[in-house]
Amino acid sequence: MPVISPSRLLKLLVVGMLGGVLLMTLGLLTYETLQTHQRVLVQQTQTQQEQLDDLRQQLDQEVTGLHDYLRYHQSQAESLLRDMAREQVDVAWETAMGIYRTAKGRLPDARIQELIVESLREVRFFQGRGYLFIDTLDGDCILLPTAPHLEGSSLWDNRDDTGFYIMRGLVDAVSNPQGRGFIRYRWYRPDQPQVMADKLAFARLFEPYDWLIGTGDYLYQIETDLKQTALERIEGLRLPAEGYIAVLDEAGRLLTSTSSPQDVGRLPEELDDLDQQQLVLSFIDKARNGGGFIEYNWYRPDHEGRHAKLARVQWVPETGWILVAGAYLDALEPVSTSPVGWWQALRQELPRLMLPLVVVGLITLLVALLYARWLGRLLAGYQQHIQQQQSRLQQLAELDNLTHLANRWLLGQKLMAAMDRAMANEMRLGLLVIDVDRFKNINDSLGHTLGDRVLQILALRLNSLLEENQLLARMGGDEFVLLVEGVQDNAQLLELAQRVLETIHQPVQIEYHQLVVTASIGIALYPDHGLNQETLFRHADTAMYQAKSEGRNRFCLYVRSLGQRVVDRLQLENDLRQALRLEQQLFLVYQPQWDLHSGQLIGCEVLLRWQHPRRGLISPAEFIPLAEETGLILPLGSWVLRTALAQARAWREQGLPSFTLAVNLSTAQLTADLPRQISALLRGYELPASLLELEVTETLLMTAPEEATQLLGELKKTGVRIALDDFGTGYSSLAYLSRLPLDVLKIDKSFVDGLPDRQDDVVITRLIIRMAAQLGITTLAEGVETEAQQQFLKAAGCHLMQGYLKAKPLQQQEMAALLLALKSDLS
Ligand SMILES: Nc1nc2c(ncn2[C@@H]2O[C@@H]3COP(=O)(O)O[C@H]4[C@@H](O)[C@H](n5cnc6c(=O)[nH]c(N)nc65)O[C@@H]4COP(=O)(O)O[C@H]3[C@H]2O)c(=O)[nH]1
Repeated sequence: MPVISPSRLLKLLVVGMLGGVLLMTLGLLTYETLQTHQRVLVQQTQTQQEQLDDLRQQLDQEVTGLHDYLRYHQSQAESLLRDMAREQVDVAWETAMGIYRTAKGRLPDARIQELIVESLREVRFFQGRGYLFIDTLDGDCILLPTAPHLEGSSLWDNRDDTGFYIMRGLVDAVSNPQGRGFIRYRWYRPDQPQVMADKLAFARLFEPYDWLIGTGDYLYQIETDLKQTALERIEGLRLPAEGYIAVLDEAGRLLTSTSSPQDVGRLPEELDDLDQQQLVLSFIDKARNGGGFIEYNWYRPDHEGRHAKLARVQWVPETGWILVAGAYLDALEPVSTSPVGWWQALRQELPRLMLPLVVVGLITLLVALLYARWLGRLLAGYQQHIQQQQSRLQQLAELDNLTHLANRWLLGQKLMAAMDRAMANEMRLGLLVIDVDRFKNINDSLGHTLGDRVLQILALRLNSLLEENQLLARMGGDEFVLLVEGVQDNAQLLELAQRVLETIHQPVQIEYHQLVVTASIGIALYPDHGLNQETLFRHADTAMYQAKSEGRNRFCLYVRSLGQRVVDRLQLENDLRQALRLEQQLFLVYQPQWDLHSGQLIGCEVLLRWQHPRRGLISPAEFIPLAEETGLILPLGSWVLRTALAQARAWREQGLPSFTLAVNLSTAQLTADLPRQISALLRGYELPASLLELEVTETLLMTAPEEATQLLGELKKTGVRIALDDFGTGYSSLAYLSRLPLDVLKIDKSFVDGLPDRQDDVVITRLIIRMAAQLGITTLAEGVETEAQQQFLKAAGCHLMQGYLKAKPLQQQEMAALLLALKSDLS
């Protein structure tokens, strides 16, 4: 996965959020667009439906209007005829009267009558059908333009096919005070001379000559006229959606059609197109069944194929007509379904949409920006945290956690670079491996926490010594390494090593403990002692072990022969392990201890011996420090205790006199569990605790005085005696002794050696003896080799002694023999 920098991540986030806002806005817009589209579609459907409804309504209205119109005109046919007939007759009467009044007195009546008749003869109306007739009140025909041959003859007895006397009816019609009136009768149809039809006539009395002037017309003809007028009006009608009105008669003959004028006058069966025949028949059927709407597909002028049509069909019983009002549905005003249509709708919607969109967009933008800012801060904090962690990790990787000195890894890096520089500049560099002496004791007695504090204090001290081109590192545990660049000569390094020793040797005050710590230093030089790190370190270590084996608290410069010593040391360690396992090479010797004043044997010091298979007898001074460094001292010390007590038990069982066994304890053996172990061993061998004396060295008191005091107190409680060995060689204050539960204070051989001649030793020995006496502690002088020493010690008040003067360390048989001799002496 690619690693993105926080700033880039932040940018991506902001861009992402802005993109999100944009997407959301676009989403809203798209949603609204779709909604609008949907609305537009619904609206269009509604509009189409409304248009259809409108069309239906219009067709309905049109047909209904026509229907009403036709019914009205049909109902008005007779009165219309009456009005027209009366009007024509009145005009003719006026004309006749005008002629009469004009000609009266100037022309004879016969001439006047002739003028009147001739003036009216040619009058025509009712589309040429109408004419005027004149009859006398006696029934004689004066004027009959359609049958002039009947003029002068009497029509008094003329009857229609119903038996009605027509002339008499006319005379009756004018025989009223108004001198005018209508009559109805039937007469031969002009188009069908054998068939009579209803006629309506109006006559008016023309008094000057007792004439009646009249006219009349067939009702059917006026109706036909009216129908014709209606048809003409219908032809002129224009309906929406390329609509038309067609009129069919009862038989289905097309009377008028704006869409199919060529078919006017044809009966259904005379139509060319079968579909058209069917259609006409369906119109007829619909009309006869109460009328209504019919939807069908039909040819549309100037268009390809058939198109949906809607027709309203209505039967008009008064005329016997079928009215058909139809229109093309797709000729309705088009309702837009194109994208442009909804885009326009959307554009109308947009202003309404914009405000919420802008508001939502701005709010989201604001939230996104605030969020990004918050995230930015979070990232910055996170980055800082990461940096801290990184520097912490780097510290962990490069620095020692406890002392904050360079660690092993960093030292390796620095050493490598320093070696390169040294090689380039033909310089030397020094490596000082500094190992704290007996640090394990400090840890064991003070605990690890205080042990760590000691290391921290030492690190601080050593660090303060550093000069330019020097690096101090902790290799772990109690080992430090000092890297020194630009070494001119060995003396420079040896001086530095001495300063280090002195610095470390300064008392360490931790809480209420005052410790004196020492270290051993091994020194190796580049390129003299090694050309690579490993060799250099190995040789510095060898030198350091050499310093340790030489008694610690010293430094040692590597020399090639040291290498062999290290090998020897390793070999010795292995041999010691083997010896411990086999338990055959190890044995104890016993050096008697005497009362200086009574000369009695009071006990013996148990001393360990190692009979090495190749190297012969090895001194404990040589292998005990090795055992302490390797931890073998614990099993070894335990073996010594067990063997010594077993021996004491054996002597006891042999009936030899009881005396004290003084067993040396290394500081490492002085654990909190030791009192319990001692008690268990004494119990195990059924020996009194007073028989055992434990010799501890001053080192124990130096490293952890409080703990030592406490532990010695615990040991004392078990009943054993405590002796302080090598007193005077260390740094224990005399005052401190008073706090220790000591039974015996052993004056070191180094003081005894100078007695009685060396003044220093004389003073110190006397001081020790006096002070111990004041504290009630028995003094024992060790390494007494001469009579003079013995005498001096005795005179100085020392209680006990051991040394070659009286006896060297003895084998157990020798010791037993000595005891036996003593026993017989006593007895
Ligand atoms: N020149 C001379 N030497 C005398 C004379 N009298 C005694 N010595 C020697 O002085 C040492 C006395 O023992 P140390 O001070 O406890 O010193 C002991 C003791 O600290 C340690 N050591 C011996 N055995 C043990 C043991 O079992 N456990 C422990 N922890 N240390 C032991 O090894 C040290 C050396 O022991 P050793 O070699 O046995 O050496 C012994 C002894 O043989 C004398 O008059 N002249």
